[in-house]
Amino acid sequence: MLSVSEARERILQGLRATAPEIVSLSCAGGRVSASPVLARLDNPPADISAMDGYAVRAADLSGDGARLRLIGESPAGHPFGGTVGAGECVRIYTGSIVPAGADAIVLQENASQQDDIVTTAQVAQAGLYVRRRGQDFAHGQEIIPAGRRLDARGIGLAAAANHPWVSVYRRPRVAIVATGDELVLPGEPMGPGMIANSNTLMLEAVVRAAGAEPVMMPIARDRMEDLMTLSRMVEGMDMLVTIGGASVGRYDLVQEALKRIGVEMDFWKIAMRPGKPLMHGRLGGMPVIGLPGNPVAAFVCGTLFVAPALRRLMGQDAVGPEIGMAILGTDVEANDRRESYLRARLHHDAAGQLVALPFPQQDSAMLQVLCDSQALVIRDANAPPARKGEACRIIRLDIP
Ligand SMILES: Nc1nc2c(c(=O)[nH]1)N[C@H]1C(S)=C(S)[C@@H](COP(=O)(O)OP(=O)(O)OC[C@H]3O[C@@H](n4cnc5c(N)ncnc54)[C@H](O)[C@@H]3O)O[C@H]1N2
Ligand code: MOO
Repeated sequence: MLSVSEARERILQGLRATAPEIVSLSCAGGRVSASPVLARLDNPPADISAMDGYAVRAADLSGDGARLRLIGESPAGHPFGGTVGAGECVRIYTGSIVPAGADAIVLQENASQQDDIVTTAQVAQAGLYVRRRGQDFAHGQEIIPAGRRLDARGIGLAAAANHPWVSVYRRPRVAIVATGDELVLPGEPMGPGMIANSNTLMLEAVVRAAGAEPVMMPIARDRMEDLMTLSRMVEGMDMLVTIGGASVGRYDLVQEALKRIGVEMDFWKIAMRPGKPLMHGRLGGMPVIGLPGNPVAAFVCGTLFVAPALRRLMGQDAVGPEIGMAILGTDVEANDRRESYLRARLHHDAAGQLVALPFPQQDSAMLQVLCDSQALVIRDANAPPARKGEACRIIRLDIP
């Protein structure tokens, strides 16, 4: 059976970013820049005061006290048009343009003003409290490279560089199809043997968190005719995700149905717990991922395979999942040949170390345990027993 990392490599192999589109900055959060963003101006656009006070000529100041003549003011947005000459100053505010002739700012707390005379014993180097034109970035400078995921900071930077729009890769559209005769939508009446379809909504959230666009399809029943409707669900999609029917039971028909609609299967079953019956194939170039039906397996495979593939389609190079370190809060047994992802709580011990405490129950149908976990502890295939206090690798679930 394939290892987890081999499986992810196979899923990512050859995946290319979607086509770029221009979006308003207010819609760009979580998207990936499709071309470099170049500054459309210098920032600051001129020498700007960093403080409220007086724009002065540093050479006029003296520790014995200086008397300066106030010749005007320079409120933000209304620059002072004149020039500060020897022995003169201009009232200035944070964000105002420093007038010609001035080269430093005296804080208003360090000066006193009587009519048009300002006295101060403050001394200053030229440049004190002056933000130089272009010190943040210069006109034409590349401020954001292509392939960078835009967060609040990137959006702020692009906006400061006077961009209302930005070129980003289109959100991949992902068809999500749950399969199973036992499923009803949450809130619907429950007949005998029925369960609420939790996986579709859970995967919808995983897809959205990755920045892609989930498209919710009707539940496919455990009959080949019904599953064949998958062929109509993939139109206009960038990925197909099925959930359930992946195992070996008589009604686990998804793989056969996928083959019949033309999916070229790449692999089925990997050395992983939970998530063994994971499937991957391609329909044309489109990735098709068949998730196991057990909800924890569906979530873990969503996190380890679907989300990274979506990040790649969205144009990201680093697709995760990000691996962190912690120490074990308890002894754990030797592992078998399936790499395991144990649901665990996290806390900091008295020494400030991050401790991961796996839950005693690791059944792959236990959503309560999954929801109360802050991390997955990774246990390598065939790992020997590990003791409390030993280092372990984790995937955090509690930080986006
Ligand atoms: N004889 C074997 N049995 C099983 C094996 C095996 O190797 N040999 N593998 C087990 C593993 S591991 C997993 S994981 C499951 C995967 O099964 P399927 O992908 O075929 O999923 P289903 O049988 O359809 O469902 C499993 C379980 O999950 C519930 N489920 C399914 N879909 C949803 C949904 N959308 N929302 C909520 N819950 C869902 C379903 O009712 C079942 O309880 O197979 C093992 N069996
Ligand atoms: O993937 Mo299954 O959940 O290992 O039980």
